[in-house]
Amino acid sequence: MRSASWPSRARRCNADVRLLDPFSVVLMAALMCAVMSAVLFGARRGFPAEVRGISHWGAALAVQVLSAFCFALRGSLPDLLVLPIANVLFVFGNGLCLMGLQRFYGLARGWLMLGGACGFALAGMLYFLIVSPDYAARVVWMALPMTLINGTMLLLVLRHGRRKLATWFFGSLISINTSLIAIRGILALTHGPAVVDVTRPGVFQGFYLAITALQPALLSVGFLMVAYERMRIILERRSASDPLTGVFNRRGFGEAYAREVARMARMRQRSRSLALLCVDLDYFKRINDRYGHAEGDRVLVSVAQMISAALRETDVLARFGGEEFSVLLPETDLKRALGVAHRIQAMLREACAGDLPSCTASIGVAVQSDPAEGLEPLMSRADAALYRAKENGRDRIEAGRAAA
Ligand SMILES: Nc1nc2c(ncn2[C@@H]2O[C@H](COP(=O)(O)OP(=O)(O)OP(=O)(O)O)[C@@H](O)[C@H]2O)c(=O)[nH]1
Repeated sequence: MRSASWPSRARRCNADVRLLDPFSVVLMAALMCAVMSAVLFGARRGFPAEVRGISHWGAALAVQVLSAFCFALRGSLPDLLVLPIANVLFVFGNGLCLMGLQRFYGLARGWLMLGGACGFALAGMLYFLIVSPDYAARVVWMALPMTLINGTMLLLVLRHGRRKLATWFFGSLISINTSLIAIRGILALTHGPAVVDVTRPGVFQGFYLAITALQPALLSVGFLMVAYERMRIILERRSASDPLTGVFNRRGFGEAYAREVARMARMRQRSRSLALLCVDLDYFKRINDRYGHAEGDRVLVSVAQMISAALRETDVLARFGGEEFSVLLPETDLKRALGVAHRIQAMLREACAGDLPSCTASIGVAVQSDPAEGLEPLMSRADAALYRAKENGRDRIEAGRAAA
């Protein structure tokens, strides 16, 4: 007797194998979505306001739970009622994930796209249930908006995500999801319902069910990882910056100085030097006394912006508190540092001719060419020069003595 050919054996095996029971899988997926939705809503409060979109993901999962329950009602209620609602909710849930991602990356939310996708899904469902009942056509139809939504999410992550492990993980999950939806649509188109109907046994059906059940929870974990990465960066930046002006604080300045000195040490043979400017506003107390503390704050913010505008991208500006600013100028000798100091004074004069209360600045300059000197001695020399500028009448620039 001839044994059956491999394709026919595989086909029979595929037809016989039921890897998973669809009802249990849908129920498990619903439970996982419900838990993840609660986790996301709970975690949202712990994130800074700048990390947006988390509640959209929480809501998206809640909608997926509803969708799963509708699917589970198949058999108890007519398909004509259950399937359109379940499928539209499924598309809506995925669309909310996309909107969450758009918010996360600071983009406009695509309400129109979401409405269009839901309307498209509803129209197709009704048509292929009532006018021309066709399971495979429904699968193909649904694959279109779902591929569009998930494909758009993938594009957003690739375009806006930082190249970090969390982004790769999240992006990979979205691409698996997108590919699976698209493959199912293509299989429905080319092979008909036998291969894609999840109520029938089969290897692809089981595989599809398993991944589809896990995906919402996995995607939410991926999104949370990306959100935690964003929060880490925000907190790191906050801990290194002055809350009033947004420029570096002492900690951020110290770290930038350490990086620059390490770089200088590596390039020792090229005899590099760096310069430090201590910029102190003159008689600032009078501005506070005359115009009030809020106006004093506005002056400090404007001066920080003005000094930033006078600097190169590689220069570092900091405020340690009070009305004094520190400026680190990498690869700068005394002559060029004095030039920058004069530019800052000129820009301040210009700003005061505009809408800022009249104020001037005294500046102390110190240059470091020995990487071993350290920040404290350098700051003492710049401070001593600043003190001389104040002593000699203010609105002046003084250079510090060279390091011993
Ligand atoms: N508005 C505002 N004022 C501040 C801030 N930090 C410090 N000050 C004020 O800055 C003023 C500094 O006064 P002084 O140390 O006497 O210095 P000054 O009036 O600028 O005089 P000289 O530096 O000697 O020219 C004080 O009135 C502080 O209250 C701040 O964050 N905002």
